[in-house]
Amino acid sequence: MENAVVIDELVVTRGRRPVLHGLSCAVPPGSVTGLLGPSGSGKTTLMRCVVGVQKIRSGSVTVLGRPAGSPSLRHTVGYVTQAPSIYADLTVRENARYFASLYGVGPREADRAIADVGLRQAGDQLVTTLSGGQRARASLACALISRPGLLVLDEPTVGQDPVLRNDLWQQFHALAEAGTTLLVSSHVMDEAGRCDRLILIRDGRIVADDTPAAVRAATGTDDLDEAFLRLVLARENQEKVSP
Ligand SMILES: Nc1ncnc2c1ncn2[C@@H]1O[C@H](COP(=O)(O)OP(=O)(O)OP(=O)(O)O)[C@@H](O)[C@H]1O
Repeated sequence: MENAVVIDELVVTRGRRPVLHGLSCAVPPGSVTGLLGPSGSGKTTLMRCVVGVQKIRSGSVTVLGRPAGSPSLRHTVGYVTQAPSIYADLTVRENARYFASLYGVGPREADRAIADVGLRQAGDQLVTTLSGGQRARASLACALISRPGLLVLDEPTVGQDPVLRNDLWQQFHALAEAGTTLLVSSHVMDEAGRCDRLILIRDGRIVADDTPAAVRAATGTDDLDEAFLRLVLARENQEKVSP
């Protein structure tokens, strides 16, 4: 099956500084791909390229067979940014129903999405009164309403308690099993093991693009944090030998 996202030799500059340096990778369909790397490594920039809101210098980003940002992808690609992008002066349910009406679906879909993210009890609460983690989940609910083919989630589990994080990861896998492709960023390596596939980046360059099992095997450790470190050190040593 064709990859859902194909990124080829992507170069991006932000504020005149190179941020992504000729990066190539792919996201297989119907799976959860983790985009992991330290803060400032370029995860958000890469996701912005995938959803088509980032100006690129060179290279290409193809999403579901079309250039990223194509108008025909608008209803097929869901994007949840780090900052919650819902209306603070509306309740959770009002937000969800508003987005449902924009997508041309009924209130039932809105209520389903609220329940899916565990916010049924908070449906009548104003967004301003929600905790940070609840706001993030309310944003996720709104992105789920249109049942997108590709869901791009920027650090969706930040600020969530361990039980909820677990629930969210279970939900990501349930969505993938139902055919959705998920690209999920995190800077917490202990989430890497929950992904079907990993794209590890550092300083705008790919460190690894493989399954967690293959990354473990290649680095000789079960600890993915340690594996990341070993891959980075191996690359630095290689650069010293052949700069
Ligand atoms: N609007 C901007 N103008 C200039 N530089 C930017 C801008 N946004 C991001 N950058 C720079 O681009 C680089 C990559 O940032 P990006 O937000 O993609 O990283 P990230 O891996 O998502 O980080 P985090 O995990 O902290 O969200 C950083 O060095 C950042 O300072």
